Amino acid sequence: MLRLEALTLSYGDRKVIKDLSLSIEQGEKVAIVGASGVGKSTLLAHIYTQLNSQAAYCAQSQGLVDGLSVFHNVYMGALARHHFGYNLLNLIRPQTHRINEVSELCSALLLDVALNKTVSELSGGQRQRVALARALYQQQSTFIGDESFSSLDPVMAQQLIAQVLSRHPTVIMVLHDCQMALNYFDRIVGLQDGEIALDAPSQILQPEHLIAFFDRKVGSVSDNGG
Ligand SMILES: Nc1ncnc2c1ncn2[C@@H]1O[C@H](COP(=O)(O)OP(=O)(O)OP(=O)(O)O)[C@@H](O)[C@H]1O
Repeated sequence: MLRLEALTLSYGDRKVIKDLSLSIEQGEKVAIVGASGVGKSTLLAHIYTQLNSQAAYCAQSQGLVDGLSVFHNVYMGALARHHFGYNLLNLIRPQTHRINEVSELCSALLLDVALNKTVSELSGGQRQRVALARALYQQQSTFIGDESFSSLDPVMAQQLIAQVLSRHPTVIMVLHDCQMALNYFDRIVGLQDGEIALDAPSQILQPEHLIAFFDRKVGSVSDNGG
């Protein structure tokens, strides 16, 4: 499904991803781990450009439209699935079954807010769940997520990850929680200095194998990079 061969990604002269090769098959659940600044988001954004029309992407930046309601932001996930006129109708005067779909999705993500509330009024964790709902509402076979649960408490994060995994055959996700990566994902890819330093089935890994991918200090890559 995805083949990256000797991939190098740079910002200006600075190489962030270096000569990286990675294959991911349909049906895999892959956690990408690594210290802050190591290149996870850069890699994930590139993976999304490769899979584009087959994948839903929940980026770290969220990309919510602050002045619009929860419903409108979530409905945007469906824009590519419907005709322009149908979308316009639903954005102006939403159909009851679309409201029900969005409402059920928000409930499944434990997002208990009025659908007509503007997202600028929401907390960080609520905004994160709106962004997640919008990605799930794309109803793609592959989910690409970049720290989608970073501002949520661990119990809620586990429930949300279960929702993501049950709705997508293939999941590629950056995670900052070692135990969650081991418990929920089949395969762990660990990045260090823009290269793959670990690529193994989670069933053969213990938390101590992952310490290096969660403990390094911010800025360690920039000391070595490009
Ligand atoms: N638009 C950009 N222009 C220049 N440098 C960038 C840009 N985006 C990221 N970088 C740099 O590239 C490196 C990798 O960034 P990236 O966001 O991919 O790391 P990350 O592993 O996802 O980090 P974090 O876990 O903190 O989100 C960092 O040193 C970052 O400062």
